[in-house]
Amino acid sequence: MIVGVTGGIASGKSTVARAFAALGVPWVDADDVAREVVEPGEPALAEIAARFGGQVLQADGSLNRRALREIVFADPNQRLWLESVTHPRIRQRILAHLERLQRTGAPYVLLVSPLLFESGQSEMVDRRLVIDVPESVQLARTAARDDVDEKQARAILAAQMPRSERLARADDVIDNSGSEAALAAQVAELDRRYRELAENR
Ligand SMILES: CC(C)(COP(=O)(O)OP(=O)(O)OC[C@H]1O[C@@H](n2cnc3c(N)ncnc32)[C@H](O)[C@@H]1O)[C@@H](O)C(=O)NCCC(=O)NCCS
Ligand SMILES: Nc1ncnc2c1ncn2[C@@H]1O[C@H](COP(=O)(O)OP(=O)(O)OP(=O)(O)O)[C@@H](O)[C@H]1O
Repeated sequence: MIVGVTGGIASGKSTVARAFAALGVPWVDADDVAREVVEPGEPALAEIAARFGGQVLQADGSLNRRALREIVFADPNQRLWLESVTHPRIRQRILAHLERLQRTGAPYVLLVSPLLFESGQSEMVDRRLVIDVPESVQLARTAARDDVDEKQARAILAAQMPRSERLARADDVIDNSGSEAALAAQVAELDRRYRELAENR
């Protein structure tokens, strides 16, 4: 059984994944896979460099993520182009990672992705778990963590599915507006349910 875990920027997906991992559940993180497909030597990086030039590369030839972030979240057309180059490759690698994890004998596995619904990855999973927080909490946690200013954080939020739509597509919801302890308790409860569901499949 594959559980898709999603939520907008800084909703708490990685924190949730770590809590499941502590209970023995392995996961694939789409943001990590997205990094793999633009490593030096990868065809996607060559396509990005051909379109945007040296401004999106560091001196060592690796991707300047901050520069590319500033371009794509200021212009939806550039973002759609970047997604057309990266998403098919991300999808292929996610499938390979999931197959590998499913062979480990874990009771179920997680696909953690900010764009589970937006990029069609939800078809790869059996259940959809949404990590839910109000936008104000997302903005505050993004500001506390990243080198992203508020204008850019709002642009990233605007590129993602609205909260209400995400909630409408959820099979399960974790409310992460409280403490990390409250989050861990919700994860433990869901883990019991998922083990039962996986056993009865
Ligand atoms: C634009 C890039 C270079 C910025 O890199 P950076 O290191 O600053 O951010 P990082 O990759 O860690 O992403 C941080 C968060 O931004 C949001 N985000 C990233 N890409 C997108 C997107 N295409 N649409 C909406 N939100 C996005 C997500 O919430 C993500 O968790 C990078 O996000 C990227 O290559 N994006 C395109 C690939 C993609 O869609 N990745 C999302 C997972 S499939
Ligand atoms: N319940 C909580 N209380 C306080 N801080 C939290 C809580 N949950 C997560 N955080 C913090 O909020 C930030 C975002 O959490 P996390 O990295 O897990 O989110 P994410 O959804 O994986 O983010 P992204 O996809 O944008 O990388 C982190 O700094 C994390 O420590």
